[in-house]
Amino acid sequence: MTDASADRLELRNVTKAFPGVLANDRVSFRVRPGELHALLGENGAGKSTLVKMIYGVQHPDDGEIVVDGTPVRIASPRAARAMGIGMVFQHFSLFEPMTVLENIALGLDERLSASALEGRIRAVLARYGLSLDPHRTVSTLSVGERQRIEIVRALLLEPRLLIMDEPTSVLTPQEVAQLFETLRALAAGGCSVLYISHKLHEIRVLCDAATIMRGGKVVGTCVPAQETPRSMAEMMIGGSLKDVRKAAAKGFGPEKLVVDRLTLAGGGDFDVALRDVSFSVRAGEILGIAGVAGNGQNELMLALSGETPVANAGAVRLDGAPVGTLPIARRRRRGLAAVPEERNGHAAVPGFTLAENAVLTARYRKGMVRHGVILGAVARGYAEEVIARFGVRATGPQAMAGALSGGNLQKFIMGREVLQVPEVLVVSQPTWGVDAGAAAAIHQALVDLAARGSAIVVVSQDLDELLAISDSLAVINEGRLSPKRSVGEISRDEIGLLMGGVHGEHAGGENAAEREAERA
Ligand SMILES: Nc1ncnc2c1ncn2[C@@H]1O[C@H](COP(=O)(O)OP(=O)(O)OP(=O)(O)O)[C@@H](O)[C@H]1O
Repeated sequence: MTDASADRLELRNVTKAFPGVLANDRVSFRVRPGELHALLGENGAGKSTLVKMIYGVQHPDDGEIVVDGTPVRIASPRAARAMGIGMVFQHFSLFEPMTVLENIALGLDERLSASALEGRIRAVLARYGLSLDPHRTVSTLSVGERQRIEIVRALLLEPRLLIMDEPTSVLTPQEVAQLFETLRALAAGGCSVLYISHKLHEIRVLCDAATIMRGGKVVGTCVPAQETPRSMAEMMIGGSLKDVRKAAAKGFGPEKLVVDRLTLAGGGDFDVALRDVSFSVRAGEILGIAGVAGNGQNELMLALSGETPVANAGAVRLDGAPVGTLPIARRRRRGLAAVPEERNGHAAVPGFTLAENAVLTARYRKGMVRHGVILGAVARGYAEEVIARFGVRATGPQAMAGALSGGNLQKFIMGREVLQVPEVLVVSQPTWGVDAGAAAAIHQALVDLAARGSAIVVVSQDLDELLAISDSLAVINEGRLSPKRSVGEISRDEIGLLMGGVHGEHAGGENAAEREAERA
């Protein structure tokens, strides 16, 4: 029996410990039916652990979870779904070669014929105004469409509580708007949403209520509409948020990184190739590359880092030397460090310790190898330094990367590269999943690194981030890069137009002049 007047969810003193960490310490709060409820907190505050217990992935050591007025034991995700609790994870579990329909069928608890399932999927899509073709193969879909599969999978259960863990970090602004419409429609129908995000401006417009956690405890609640992103960030960190300090205007040094007419053919039907991308970054300069995800950023990152070397060596030049055909390790030895967007498997190996992850990219610059042998003590020492200087919450250099909270792993990866003081640093989404306090610290570290003479390229979807730290900006759209402009000279509106692919007179700049010259 459900009690109609009850809260949809109530947590009573829920506690959960991992070796060496009290991840949730007597957590109590309530979520009303139809409420969009944000769970806020610094990296490692215990948010993911808490929602994993509500979804039956983990189990409390102590305390009570009450659903619709009834205390429950949630043995497994299947049991959670049977109680009307759905969850959309940050990382999708989809099989790329299979269709949308096949993927949804795999995750379903009940047996349904393909046609019955398709009918149910189409009904959900129509009800929430979502577009998704059940017969498309997953490998051809954008990130936003993939997330929609997970959402549809959860909605088919007609959930009464939907949990979302950082759902917008990989979405384009249009996809975010679409997601919010879906969530509002769900809430209007009585479904409660428990929403984890570090994007505080989004929380402000979406959520009715928020619970704030720090160090595993609930430290406050608020009504997001009555707060500012800054005030919420300050509640989370329990102190004041630091602004990025930039040194007084400085001249830049010589060109460190030059990309010269880099053109890449697209791999598949939907891959965006790079078309004639040219730019340069000088010592001391931070170049921000803005753009809606999926416009060639990944291809550019792979070509710059060396993860996919290019055919023309001269298309990427480091301190004047052609490096386009060199693989990652050889570019690193010449001083080019890169942080790819994908943490797991690309930037870090979850099953390795932090010390081992330090060896992966820092072994030469930090002297961790002698006569072909890895010096374990040096690696541990460096991992310890990264942990201390970047405020990584971890039990030590022997902690497994996979045991860190998402934001703490990101802090470790950024610290590992920045503290090597590379000649050139290329990073994608430097504050992905990182809380506001840590994001400010990462921004400051990048600005300080540039002040020491490194050349930095930052690829990000977050325009505020780029405007806060960059000296110059360029916009990538459909594989083309706009001419680079000084940050003081370009308006948000212009950037927005360039992101949408509008290349007017204004946006022409040097490249337009060059194209004219070529034509002549
Ligand atoms: N499987 C695990 N083994 C050991 N420690 C863990 C495990 N999962 C989480 N922890 C620890 O529990 C604490 C809380 O982590 P949790 O992932 O819940 O934080 P979070 O608030 O979701 O952080 P983020 O915003 O970075 O995702 C962290 O100190 C983390 O290292």
